[in-house]
Amino acid sequence: MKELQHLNKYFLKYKYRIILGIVITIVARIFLLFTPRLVREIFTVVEHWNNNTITDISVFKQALLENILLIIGASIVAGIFTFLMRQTIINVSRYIEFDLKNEVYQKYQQLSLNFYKQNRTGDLMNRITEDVSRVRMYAGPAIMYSINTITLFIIALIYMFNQAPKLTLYTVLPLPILSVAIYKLSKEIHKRSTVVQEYLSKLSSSTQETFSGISIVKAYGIEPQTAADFNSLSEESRQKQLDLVKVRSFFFPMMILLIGISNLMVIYIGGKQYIDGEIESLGTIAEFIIYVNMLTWPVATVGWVTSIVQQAEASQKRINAFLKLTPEIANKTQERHVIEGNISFKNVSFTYDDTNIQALKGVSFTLEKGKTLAIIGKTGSGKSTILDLIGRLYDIEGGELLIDGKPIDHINLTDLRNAIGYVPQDAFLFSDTIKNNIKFGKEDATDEDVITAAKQAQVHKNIVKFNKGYDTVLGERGITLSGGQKQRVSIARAIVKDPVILLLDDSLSAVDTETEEKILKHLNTLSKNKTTIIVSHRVSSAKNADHIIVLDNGNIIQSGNHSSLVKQNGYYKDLYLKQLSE
Ligand SMILES: Nc1ncnc2c1ncn2[C@@H]1O[C@H](COP(=O)(O)OP(=O)(O)OP(=O)(O)O)[C@@H](O)[C@H]1O
Repeated sequence: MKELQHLNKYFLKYKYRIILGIVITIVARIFLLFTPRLVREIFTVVEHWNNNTITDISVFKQALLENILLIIGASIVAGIFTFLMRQTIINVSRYIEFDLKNEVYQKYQQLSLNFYKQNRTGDLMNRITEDVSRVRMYAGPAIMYSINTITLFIIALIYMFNQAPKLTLYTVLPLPILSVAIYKLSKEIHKRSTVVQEYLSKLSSSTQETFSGISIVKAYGIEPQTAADFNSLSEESRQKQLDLVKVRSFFFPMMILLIGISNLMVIYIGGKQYIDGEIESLGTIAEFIIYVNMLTWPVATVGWVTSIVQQAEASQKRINAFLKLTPEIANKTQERHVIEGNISFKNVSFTYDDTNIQALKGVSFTLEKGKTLAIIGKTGSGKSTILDLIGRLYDIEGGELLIDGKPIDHINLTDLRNAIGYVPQDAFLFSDTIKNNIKFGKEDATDEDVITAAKQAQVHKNIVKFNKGYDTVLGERGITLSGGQKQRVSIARAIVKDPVILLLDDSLSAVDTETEEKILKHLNTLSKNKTTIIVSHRVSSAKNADHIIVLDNGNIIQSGNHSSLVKQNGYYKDLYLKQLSE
């Protein structure tokens, strides 16, 4: 229960609803427990009629009618309160589920990229869905059934002991056996359903992957192979489902068996006691049979609840493991900063933790606000890493990275990120309209702003050709757009933000040189007062930059501007001549 203490703050938050729920549960049980006693009353009235203690038929009828009406009344009240019981306690569990999901989600958002590399997406999804659902079962049903069982048991036992103590002992004897049996069964069911869940997620992730890569699957004609893989996986999944169904099928027969045994004991022991004159009325036997049936389900839930609590504890442990993590990239200052856009790298080095690859080895350059830097270099030379460090997606390992003369980690992280417009290498678009994808850069952008940005990114003409124009909904990862269109929508998203620092990571690679030229021309005007960094493999993207650096294996091997670099022998000149001839 140590891990579940995390939920105490939520219980405190909803304490009034919970207290109300407990009171309602108790009231519901009290009314429910009127029935057995009223049934006994009816039996007694009938017995009195039989042995002529009551002789007047109207008195007899009156007594029967009163008891029947009381049973109906008590059942209606119990029903209403049972409805309210679920409406309060189960609702609280839904509120807690909602809060916990948000808490985990907020945490995910704070954690750095390294965290995402170390944990599989499926695992992250599972903790926020499956695990939170299991914890909800503890926060709602487990608590509700526990209060239910305790109330019902205490009140019923008091009534039963008052009525027939010996019979009570015999009646409740099989109940703990039922509880233990249900506990064991619930554990087995849980074990098997976890396996079923694993298979279901394997099935869905494999299907998802196949459909995402459907063009490759079709192009290589490997449909039979993927179908066979799917078939064998679903075959295994089916077997696991059947294993689960088998244990589940035991649940109700076992309940019925144990209820039957308890009923028989009541009838046998109660009957003997009646014959021996130890109990006065047959009504007591009828009353006890109703008690047994009423108590069986709550007793069974003791086992079930125990297993729910154990599962919730395990799930909360997994959730807590993430909640306890401190983000590697922390905002160290609450002081607000107006970023001007001066960037300075002084002997910066950086190694990726997971691969141990040293991506930057003492890189130094200075970029004044409003100026443009182009970074050229072979693939894997560290170009994107420089941009990631400016966005503080990672912290540098050695040297100094200064923004407006201040170490980057002394700058308010929100202000830094708000000042940056980043166009990544792999243009990621959300499954939303084109307009919203562009507005993502600036929530309060007007339609006009969106159109202007799209025009500057040379994608407006393409967008208006779609039937729904800017309201065209993009599929998963924007599949309805071509690579170049996606890149340009992504550029429009950065333009609309009107950032102080604009970072373009090879974001013109999929557009033709003519369109590239147009976009760069617009960017030139737009970036007059913006600090711009353009990462590219093309000299055409770099040639107008104020400063150009050439990276190789994490080192700057050349720097200058276009005219000085084409005069030097080296990578830049070779690339220039090669691309010129192309
Ligand atoms: N997230 C990462 N985790 C681990 N290693 C990484 C990661 N990103 C890049 N690397 C490694 O760091 C080195 C530099 O990568 P980087 O992406 O900065 O190169 P790049 O010059 O931008 O390459 P490209 O032109 O192909 O985009 C490469 O060897 C790469 O394998």
